[in-house]
Parts: sequence; structure tokens; C-alpha cells
Amino acid sequence: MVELASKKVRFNIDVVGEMTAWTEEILTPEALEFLYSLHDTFNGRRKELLDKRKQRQQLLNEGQKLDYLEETKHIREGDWSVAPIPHDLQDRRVEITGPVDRKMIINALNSGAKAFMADFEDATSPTWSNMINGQVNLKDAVRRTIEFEQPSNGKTYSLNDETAVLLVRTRGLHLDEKHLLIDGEPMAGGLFDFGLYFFHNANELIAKGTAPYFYLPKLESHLEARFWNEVFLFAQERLEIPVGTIRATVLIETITAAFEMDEILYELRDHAAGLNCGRWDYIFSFIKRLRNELDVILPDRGQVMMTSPFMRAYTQLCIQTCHKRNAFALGGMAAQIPIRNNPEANEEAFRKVAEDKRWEVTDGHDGTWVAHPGLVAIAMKEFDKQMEGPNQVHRKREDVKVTAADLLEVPTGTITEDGLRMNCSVGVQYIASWLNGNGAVPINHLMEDAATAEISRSQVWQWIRHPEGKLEDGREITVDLFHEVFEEEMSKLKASIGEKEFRFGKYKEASELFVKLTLQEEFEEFLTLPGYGILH
Ligand SMILES: CC(=O)SCCNC(=O)CCNC(=O)[C@H](O)C(C)(C)COP(=O)(O)OP(=O)(O)OC[C@H]1O[C@@H](n2cnc3c(N)ncnc32)[C@H](O)[C@@H]1OP(=O)(O)O
Ligand SMILES: O=CC(=O)O
Ligand SMILES: [Mg+2]
Repeated sequence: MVELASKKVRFNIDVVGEMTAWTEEILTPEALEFLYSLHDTFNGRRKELLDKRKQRQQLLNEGQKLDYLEETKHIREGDWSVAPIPHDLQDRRVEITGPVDRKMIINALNSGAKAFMADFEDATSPTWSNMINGQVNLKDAVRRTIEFEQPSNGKTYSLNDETAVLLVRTRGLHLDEKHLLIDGEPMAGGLFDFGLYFFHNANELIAKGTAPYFYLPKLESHLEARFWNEVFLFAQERLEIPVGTIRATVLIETITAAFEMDEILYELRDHAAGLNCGRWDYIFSFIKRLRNELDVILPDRGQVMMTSPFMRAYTQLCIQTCHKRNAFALGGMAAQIPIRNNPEANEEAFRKVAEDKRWEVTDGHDGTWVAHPGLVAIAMKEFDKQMEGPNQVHRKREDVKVTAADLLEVPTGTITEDGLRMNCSVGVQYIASWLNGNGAVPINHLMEDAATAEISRSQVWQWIRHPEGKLEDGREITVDLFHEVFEEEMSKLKASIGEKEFRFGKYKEASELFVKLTLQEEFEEFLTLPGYGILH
């Protein structure tokens, strides 16, 4: 545990994270006052919304089936649109995403992508220094003064004349920022990220002809969209900025939100720019929310594809819903990344990414995500080939008909020993990296982040408990089998990285957390919640 300095500021705010020159630059008295007002006005509501998630889970556990909401039928059937979308968000055909690391921000902004989503969420481990340095990096990026020198080779980085449009993803509503206590309680991580980025940059962004643009992750209902809309109204009023200046793209990455896409856009209609299909968290949410249904069990992670009927239903519904409301529908992240030193494997990875992007643009997505600068051109080519204008919002996709049963169709496939081993090994490797402060990592030539790790650990939890939790050769996935496989995978890891790295690289803590998450009876809502407890 790092020794934390404690600094008492006005308004009963305790900054219990380490104070550095960069912290001082971001946590000015004025910025803290703004954070205080956000917390004071909205934290109670946030907690109520988190309680509502628990209540919904309880109903699902008792057998309630998810369906479109009766009480919001008038919104789904009504004739309305989101407010006109700003000119610099009209063409989002390729968006690169990445953590708020200084060098990566510069690389992403220079990558040739149309937009860059700077991520305080799935791709970032929320250490105090990552959160504070990320805010400084973004502040410098907005002012175009950001520079970096790589200590290992002296390579220098600065912004090109033409850069991607910047969007910022805040942490989800479930996460606290434990280093900032207000009236004795931790501030919401999402409000902290939003508040600081907005406070420091809104006016500068407007002066530069753009605006504060956000991605909102892991929403579970339209009531959560209403919450964010009210946060935006409050923040804009405080800084005397016109209503509708902030624009948000909401990740549809929970199974419950898939039933409320129209309603989410409606709540945010003055501030919405579109919806994005966050495929990895969506699969996780499907497992998590439906975990007690006897007919729901998913095959190996590698067998759940975007072409699986339930994923097709959700992405097509997203496109149809967005285009009906004149909002944009963004596609998601293919897991493949460039593979250096193996041209054949690299070509195969690129082929898979191109194929994924081809599906998206053919269906009607207005843009997509890539994880790496080396993939920008591949995605761009697929979108350029099929999308003549800046977007394809004119394609209303009235042919799409998605029922509740379509969204809930369980994908078929097999559970294999390799799949079980992969979930254990990749899950532990990712958690170890996250505990070391790195939230996005290449493992087995695939991008892994918090969302993909959630799938791994939730699958093992479910397979052990589900009556159909059997390997394809008929063996039951028992606690004993899990222990056997897990120990073997940890031995392999130790052998490949060395005993010392295993001990000091946080693998021990990571494997303990993975085992706890898997064996405890109560399903943990997010692995990052207990993870944050031991994150320094
Ligand atoms: C489920 C979801 O939420 S998806 C969205 C969240 N996930 C992400 O955003 C993941 C983003 N991607 C990444 O973090 C990285 O690409 C990884 C971890 C997957 C792979 O990282 P690495 O193996 O280190 O990449 P690699 O070594 O090939 O990097 C080569 C160069 O590209 C840069 N780079 C790689 N990915 C990115 C990125 N996403 N943004 C900006 N620069 C990047 C590296 O900084 C490096 O730059 P340099 O040559 O100037 O030193
Ligand atoms: O945030 C994106 C996802 O796929 O999860
Ligand atoms: Mg996600």
C-alpha cells in the first residue's frame, strides 16, 4: 500500500490520494467546488439507481422475463428525434479507443481515425495516478500542448495538424473514487471523471469549434440515462454553457438496456449523439443477469460470435433504433490486434477485423471501433467501400423486426477444456495487469480489457453451478475440476513468466481474486469492485 498524503480542502472534501504537482493542477479549489456540487446533487440518486439494479436482478432471479416496457410504449411509438448532431460528429466511421495514457493519447489522436475515445473505463485501471494523470493528459490534448518523450529510446511525440475528434468515456455508475471523500464518503468515479474533464475543458473545446463529448458505459435502464441528462443540464447551467452543448454516445452493453434503446435516446434527446454496441460487456451482462435461468448457459467465449443470432438481433435493433431517431449507431471492438513477427498470423487477424467491419457497415452501422492504430486503415477501407456519405442514418432498416425472444436467444456451441483453461489463465493474467495499473493488455494476440475478463470469470462461475455445466466430452465442471485445471494453468504461467514475476507481478493476488470470484456463492456484480479494494 502506498503511503497516502491527506489534504483537507474546503467543503468537507478530503483528498486522500497522493498530492503531486499534477494533482494540484487538476484539483483546484474551483474544480473541487464543482465536484462537490455534483456529488451533493447526484450521489443519492446514483445510489438509488444502483439499488434498482439489485431489485431488477432479484425479479429476474424469481423468474421474471425481460421484455420491452409497457409504460414507455408511447416513447417507442412516438415520432421524435434527437437534437441535430454537431458537424464534427457527423462522420465517425472509424473511432480508435484506448487508455488515458499520455503517449497513447497522442498516438490515437494522430492515428488517422475520425474520432478517439479516451477511456477512463474498460481500458484503464483506476489507480489514483492513472485518473489524475489522465485528466492532465486530456487537458493538454485539448489545448494541443501535449508532448511526450519515451524514456527508453528518446522518441518524441506531439500532435499532428489534423487529429481525431476527442470523446471521453467516464467510469460506470458502480465505481467509486476512493481517493476523494466528500462528507466522508467516496465520490462516484463517473461523476469525478465527467466533472473534471468538463470543468477544465468545456470552454476551451467550444472555443476550438468542438464540444465536450462523452461515452457513457454500462447503463442498465432509461432511468440511468435520465440521471446523466440531469447531470449534463446541471453542469451546463453551472458553467453557463447552452443546453445541448454536451453530446453523449451511450454504450448499449447490458441486456436490460437492449430493451430500452428508444427510451435511453429519448431521455438524452438534447444531448445524445448515438448508441454504441459494446459487445464484450453485453455478453458479460447476458451471463450475469440471466445466470439463474436454467435454459441459459453459454458456450466457450471463443464461440460466441457477432454472427450468433442474439448478437445480430441486438446490433440490428440498435441500428434501426438510432436511425429512426436520427442518431448514429456505432459498432464495436473486434478482439484481434496486429501480430508482429508473424506475417501469416497477422494477415489472418487483419482478415478477421475486416470481416467484422464489413458486417457492421453492411448492416448500417455509421462507424466502428478499433483497438490499435494499425487497424485504422483496415476498418476505414471497409467503411469507405460501402458508405458513400459521412454516415448512413438515411438507412432506416424498417425491415428489422426484433422480438424479446430474439434478444434472449441463447447461443449454441460447446464448452471445452481449452475454453475453461483459457478463461482461468486469461482472467488471472488480465487481473494481474489491472492490479499493476494497466487496464488493456494483449494476451494470446487478442485485446483484453475489463469487459473481456468479466466474461471469462463469469463463465467459470456459471459453468460450475449450472446443471448443464459439462465439457463436450461429458465431464461435469465441478469445483474439483476447476481447482485441478486452475492449478495447472497457474503452474504453466509460473513456468512461462518465472517464479519471481509471478510473486511480484501481482499474479498471486490476481489468482486469489479469481478463485474467490469463482467460488463464492453470491455472484459479484463487477470484478473491479473487489479488485478496487486491493488496487493501490
Ligand atoms: C471492450 C472495450 O471496452 S473495447 C475499448 C477499450 N479497450 C481499448 O481501448 C484497448 C486499446 N488498445 C490497447 O490498449 C493496445 O492496443 C493493446 C493493449 C490491445 C495492445 O498493446 P501493445 O501490444 O502494447 O501494442 P503495440 O506494441 O503493437 O503498439 C504499437 C504502438 O501503437 C501504439 N498503440 C497501440 N494501441 C493503441 C491505442 N489503442 N491507442 C493509441 N496508441 C496505441 C502503442 O502505444 C505503440 O506506440 P509506439 O510505437 O509509439 O511506442
Ligand atoms: O465497451 C465495450 C465493450 O465491448 O464492452
Ligand atoms: Mg464495455
